[in-house]
Parts: sequence; structure tokens; C-alpha cells
Amino acid sequence: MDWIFWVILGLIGAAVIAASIITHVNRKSIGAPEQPDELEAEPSAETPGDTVVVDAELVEEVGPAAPTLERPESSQSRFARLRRRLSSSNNVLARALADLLSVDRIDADTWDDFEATLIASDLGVGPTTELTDALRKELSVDGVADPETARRVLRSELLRLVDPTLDRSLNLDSEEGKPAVVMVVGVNGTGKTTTVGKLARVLVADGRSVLLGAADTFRAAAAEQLITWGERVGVSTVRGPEGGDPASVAFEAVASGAENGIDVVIVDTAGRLHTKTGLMDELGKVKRVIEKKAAVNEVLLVLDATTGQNGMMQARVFSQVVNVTGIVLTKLDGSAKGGIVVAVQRELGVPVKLIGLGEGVDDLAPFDPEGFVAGILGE
Ligand SMILES: Nc1nc2c(ncn2[C@@H]2O[C@H](COP(=O)(O)OP(=O)(O)OP(=O)(O)O)[C@@H](O)[C@H]2O)c(=O)[nH]1
Repeated sequence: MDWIFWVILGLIGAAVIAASIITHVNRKSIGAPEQPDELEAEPSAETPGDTVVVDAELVEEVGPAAPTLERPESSQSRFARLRRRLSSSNNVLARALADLLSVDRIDADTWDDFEATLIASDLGVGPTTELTDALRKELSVDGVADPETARRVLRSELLRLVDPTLDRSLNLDSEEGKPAVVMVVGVNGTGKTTTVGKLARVLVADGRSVLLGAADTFRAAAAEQLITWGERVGVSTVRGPEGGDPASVAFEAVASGAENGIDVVIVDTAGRLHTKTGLMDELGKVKRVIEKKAAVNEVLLVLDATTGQNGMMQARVFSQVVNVTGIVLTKLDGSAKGGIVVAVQRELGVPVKLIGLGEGVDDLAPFDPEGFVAGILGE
């Protein structure tokens, strides 16, 4: 009966070899780069404790099901549409300014109301005082002597606060043979994944090749949501197993980007409360591990404009952990608090680079100070 045992053993062995060949072929067919099965990323000098086991077999790259058929809206018509929305979204500020310009007599109460409205729009105390002082000089007690002059002062003061001198362009210059890397960070539900999708679409329309990294491995649906965005805009997504190491997925995405000559890798990270130290440390690790492969060009902090001053706290903590290079202010369409633009820039010294004004694929625009102020003034 010994021979039966040896035949069964032989059959099992053959099945195992066949299964491993099929797995290998499948991996190649989705375009994942060849990686050693287990790669110990070298610990960097600055963070000797960071090691990450990159299990390439667990990370897969999912390509778009079909080439994208949609054509992005032209930037001109996108901006015109966004500006219309902006003027209605900032209606509290716009109304306060319009009220001030229309009263017959400006007394102490009128100024108090005006200041209260500016503060309620999240402009911050300092900028509110500056704006009010500048206007007080122009507007007489007996009302607006010359509404055109007042409006001009208002426009230039607002513009000065928003600061048109800041560099708001995305830095996408990368080393030869390496992709530019954009990390997208922020608390839960601010609009990170949506922003990654919209941004990928803008970059693809600009003629750049893009790869997405789903470094949100906590939430079951997060990677699926990113893959869906990737399919919409025609780019592939690197994902890992649920509950896996987010740093490992980010590393793999950047490695794949380098191997396949991709211009920009956008890494979506899990939403995390800025108050949870462990999660914030993990975010720092994701960035350091990426940097073992390529420099991180941009760390974009996504802030929900409707959360007001709480957004300021988030901004402070995130910028301590990862060096934030730009703010994406989402949901300005649903907020009456456009003043947060000024407050957050002042606080961090980091410019608002992009704004989200809706859930649609084309509802992301570069932040344009002149357009923003014109929107606030309802022009
Ligand atoms: N109105 C509006 N909704 C937006 C905007 N950006 C994102 N959203 C919506 O906000 C919700 C959350 O967006 P997500 O992109 O899933 O947010 P997230 O930060 O990735 O969420 P987590 O992964 O849970 O942290 C979704 O319903 C989006 O459609 C925007 O600019 N305007």
C-alpha cells in the first residue's frame, strides 16, 4: 500500500507547483512590478525604528476596466462655474459687506455687527481687525460717501489678506527615473479620496501619467472607492490587503510608479483624528517609508471648509507630523465660511492650493485669489 501513499503525495506536489505558476502569471497580467517576495526596506538614519515588510504578493495593482471616455471640462468653463458657486457659498461674507455698503449711517453697532459677521465666517480675529480698520478709514460716519471707492478698498484689502504672492502651483518636479509623489492627508470624511480622484483627472488631462496608491487599509470600502475613482479617470490603483500596513502599500505604489515610468503617484491615506497620537505617528511613518524610494513632492492637507475653527486645530497637528506643503479646502460649496482660507494660511504659512466645490469629477479648481475675492464680492 506504500505506493498509494507515494502517488497521492506526488499529486499534491504537482497541484502546489501548478497553483504557484498560475498566481505568478496573474500577478504579471495586472502589471504589478516584479518585486522580491519579502523586501526589508532599509531603515533610514533619521528613523532607525522604522522598518516595513513589503509583501509584494499581497499588494496588487488594479487597472481601469475601460479607457476613460469622458473629456474633462475646460478649465475656463470650470472656473466660471466654480466662481458662481463661490459667490453663493460665501454669502455670509458677501451679505455683510453689501449691508455695510448700503447703510445710511454707520454707527458703532454697525461696525460691531460687521466684525461679528467676519469672525463668524472664520476669517480670524487678526484679519477681521485689519479689514475693519482699513474700511473705517474709507467710510464716513454718514455712510458710504463713494461706494465705488469703498468697494475698491474692500477688494484690495481682501486680496491682501488672501495673499496673491504665495506660490500655489503643485510642485511635480521629480528626479530622473522617479515619479513625483503627492500624499493626501486629513481627518475622516474631509474629502481626501474624492480629491485624489479629481486631482488625478486634472493631471491626466494635462498629459501626465498617474498611479494611485490606496494607503487607506483601515476602512473596507476605502480602496474600492479609490479604484472606482481610478476607473473613472482612467488610471491604475495599487492596493493592499485590508488591515495591511499602509506604509507598505504606499512604498509599493511608488516603486511601481518608478518601474513603469509614471509621472505622478498620488497616495491616499486613511482619515485619522489629529488627536490620536498612534495614528498620527503612523502617518509620519508612511511618509518616511515612501522617502526610502522617492522624495515626497507635496503633502496636501484636505480640510473641510464647513468645520471652521476645528480645521485650524487639525491643520496645526498635521503640519507638525508631516510637513504640509499645501491645503485643499473642500466643500466650499456648502460653507458660508470662506474666511477659513485666510485663517489657515496665516496660521500655517502654507497656501491653499486647491478648492473643492462639489462632489462631481470637475469640481476641483486651483485656488485663484482674484477669483475668490470676486466671488466673495458677488462680482
Ligand atoms: N459638497 C461637497 N462634497 C464633497 C467635496 N469633496 C468631497 N465631498 C464629499 O464628502 C464625502 C467624503 O468624501 P471622501 O472623499 O470619501 O472623504 P475621505 O476624506 O476620503 O473620507 P475617509 O476615507 O473616511 O477619511 C463624500 O460624500 C464626498 O462626495 C466637495 O468639495 N463638496
